Amino acid sequence: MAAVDVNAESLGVPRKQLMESSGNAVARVCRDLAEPGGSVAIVAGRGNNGGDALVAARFLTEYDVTVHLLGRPETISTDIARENWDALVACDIPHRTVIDSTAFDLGDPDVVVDAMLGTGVTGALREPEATAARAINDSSATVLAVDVPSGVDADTGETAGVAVDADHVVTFHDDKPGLDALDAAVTVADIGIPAAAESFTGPGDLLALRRHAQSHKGDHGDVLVVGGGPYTGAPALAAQAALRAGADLARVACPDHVAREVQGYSENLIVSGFDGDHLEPGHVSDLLELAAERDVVVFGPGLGDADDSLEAVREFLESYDGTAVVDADALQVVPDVDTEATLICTPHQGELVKMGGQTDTDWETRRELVGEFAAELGHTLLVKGAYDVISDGDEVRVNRTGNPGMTVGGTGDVLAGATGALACVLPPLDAAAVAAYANGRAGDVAAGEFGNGLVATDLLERLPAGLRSEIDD
Ligand SMILES: NC(=O)C1=CN([C@@H]2O[C@H](COP(=O)(O)OP(=O)(O)OC[C@H]3O[C@@H](n4cnc5c(N)ncnc54)[C@H](O)[C@@H]3O)[C@@H](O)[C@H]2O)[C@H](O)CC1
Ligand SMILES: [K+]
Repeated sequence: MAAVDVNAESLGVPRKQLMESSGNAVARVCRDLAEPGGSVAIVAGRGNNGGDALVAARFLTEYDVTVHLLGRPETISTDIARENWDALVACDIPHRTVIDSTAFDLGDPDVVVDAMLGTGVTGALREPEATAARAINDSSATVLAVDVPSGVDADTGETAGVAVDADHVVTFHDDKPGLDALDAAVTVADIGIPAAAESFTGPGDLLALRRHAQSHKGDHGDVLVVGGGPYTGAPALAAQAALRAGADLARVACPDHVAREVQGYSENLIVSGFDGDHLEPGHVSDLLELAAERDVVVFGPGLGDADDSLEAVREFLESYDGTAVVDADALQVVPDVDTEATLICTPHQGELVKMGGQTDTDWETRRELVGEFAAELGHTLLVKGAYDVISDGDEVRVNRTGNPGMTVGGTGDVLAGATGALACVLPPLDAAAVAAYANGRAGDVAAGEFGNGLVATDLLERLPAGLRSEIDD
């Protein structure tokens, strides 16, 4: 939800507007539960769940409303909830602050609105929420929970300790799996989150990176790029892109005669040469050993399409069960290779058709076609285009960043390398969606400076900025 909220904000639908819609939805459901003039006790927490109910208090003018804020106003944890508290006080809506659980007195209301905690709950309810939850459960009031009954995990339905036993729940935007097992009546309220906030990539998708960075310090991935042969720049671009997208290490396995050239592109790369002038089946066992200690393999940049090179890719994938990004000529091997590997394929539309997929000029049709083909392949697809279409066969995402200047050679190698780095820390679909988003943003910045004269290396040093989200979650 945090990612969707941030995407909605970047599309011009700010969180405070979503909160206003949530509060309005709470008021609408509350009106079904009490006669006008009835008494409504709103028990509000210090987060946005509480914020929703502080908005609802402004709507319920035909009721005898009292708001109980659990904690001092200065401990309200978000600005939009605090602003709604300040508005409620300025409007002289009856309210009190519960400093500790002994001061909690619910009264004898017809309806209690449980807005202590929603999707932000962590662990068992602390005080005064726990005492308040027991008082709510002991009351004879009809209980309406906001988004999720406080203490219930929205995803699993589990409760770590005491939880509010709600008669009704009004949840926002989409049903929450954790609500299915409850015997409460659930209303799913549309709060005006645009479908675009979920279907298009946006800054919200970058939050997953931040969450990962905190969890695994220093473990940001070791990427092996297997490529080179007819072309030497491609593997170097992909490997440098992996570093720029946050990988700790980037290695290139390429034919001996290009190893020096590839190393020449950047001393940041670790280059392992193999004999001959292109990849052959005889190299596969060494490659499997090299790949075994890596997090992700990026296959294809500059590999060329010699039959024995493609045979080598096929044999590698038949034995490899890790994660691999497959790009360029190696893509044609994927449709009929039997592999345990988790693949992220990054075709442009011509390569997609060569793989047996279909494309269309209309991006919404492409969404369907790519989703179906990804499901058929059993792998994640990132189909490049004016709108990139990304799918793992279940979900489909669309990326709108990027520009025509990026048709210059090499940008696909940069994207493949960035995807490889992100696949070290994110699930395949997210890795591909974030890579497409960041690569396109880097290309947009480069186009701002070089127009259609931008070249692939311009993307490299602009990738880190493409991965930074200005909007906080
Ligand atoms: N897109 C949407 O669906 C929108 C949902 N809205 C509402 O926002 C809440 C989530 O708000 P958030 O601030 O992230 O978290 P909570 O308010 O649920 O709780 C955080 C709050 O609670 C304290 N806390 C956490 N765990 C405990 C505990 N075990 N005991 C006591 N206190 C706890 C924590 O310190 C914070 O102060 C969502 O549910 C919706 O209701 C948005 O309003 C609009 C968009
Ligand atoms: K709640």
